[in-house]
Amino acid sequence: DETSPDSAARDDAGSAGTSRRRVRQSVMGWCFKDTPPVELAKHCQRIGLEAIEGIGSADYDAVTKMGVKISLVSSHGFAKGPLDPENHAMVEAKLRDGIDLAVRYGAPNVITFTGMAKAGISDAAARKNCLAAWKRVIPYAEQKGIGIVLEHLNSKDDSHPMKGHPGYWGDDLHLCADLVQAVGSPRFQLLFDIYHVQIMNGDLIRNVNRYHEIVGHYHTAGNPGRGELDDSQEIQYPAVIRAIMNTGYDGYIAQEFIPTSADPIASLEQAFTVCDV
Ligand SMILES: O=C(O)C(=O)CO
Repeated sequence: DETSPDSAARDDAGSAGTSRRRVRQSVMGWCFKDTPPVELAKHCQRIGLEAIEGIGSADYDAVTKMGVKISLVSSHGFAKGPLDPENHAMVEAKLRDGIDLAVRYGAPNVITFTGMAKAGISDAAARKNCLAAWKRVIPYAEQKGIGIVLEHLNSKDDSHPMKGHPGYWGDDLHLCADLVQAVGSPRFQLLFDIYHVQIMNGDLIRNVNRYHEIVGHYHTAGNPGRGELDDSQEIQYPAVIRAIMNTGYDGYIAQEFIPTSADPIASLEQAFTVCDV
């Protein structure tokens, strides 16, 4: 309800920076790598995106001082994950460091991944290893009031290093949801990347409705190709975003497409408008 006292209060609360809108949008910095983070943050303010993510922590001060928020803190990356005990010390240290950064900059979540499947580690062992590492970090996340979100990725698109991740173990939405449920903490949730889910599981709105209670963050991109959210790609974003909002979701939806146009910022603005339902 756009006219509720709550939404009016939210609009007022944004006067120091980007005003808070019904759909709280963010942008992934790596997709706009030719635009320095501070410049990207200025575009966020002008367009109406509340937050930014996927930038180096060295830029967090400058960006947050402008009033643009950090929606998600990076950690260990998707290749080396907790499914392999050899990575546990690194993964747990990076998640703890990410939690500290999230506290310092007021970010709600830190990202995690399963890692790439590895010869000699069965599915059962991968599951057990992931859960062991995450369960050791979760008490710290709970104590600090920060969420950890597990990203599901597609393993099908092998055309480009960032359009798909062949070999990624957590490539099934239902498997990742099971992992989240097995960790069993409100501070451990799913990162529902609409693009990756469309490729691996599809049925987007049904899956949003099925899993919304355990989703802590959403990502976007056009499919196929991870490009703009324009009408040459197959996902009907306004309907999907409306379905997400109808679940009562109050977190961030981050634009994570790889711009193909000559004007990436115009592409960001177009994606923002499509999702600003
Ligand atoms: O491909 C993605 O969505 C990733 O976030 C990998 O970092």
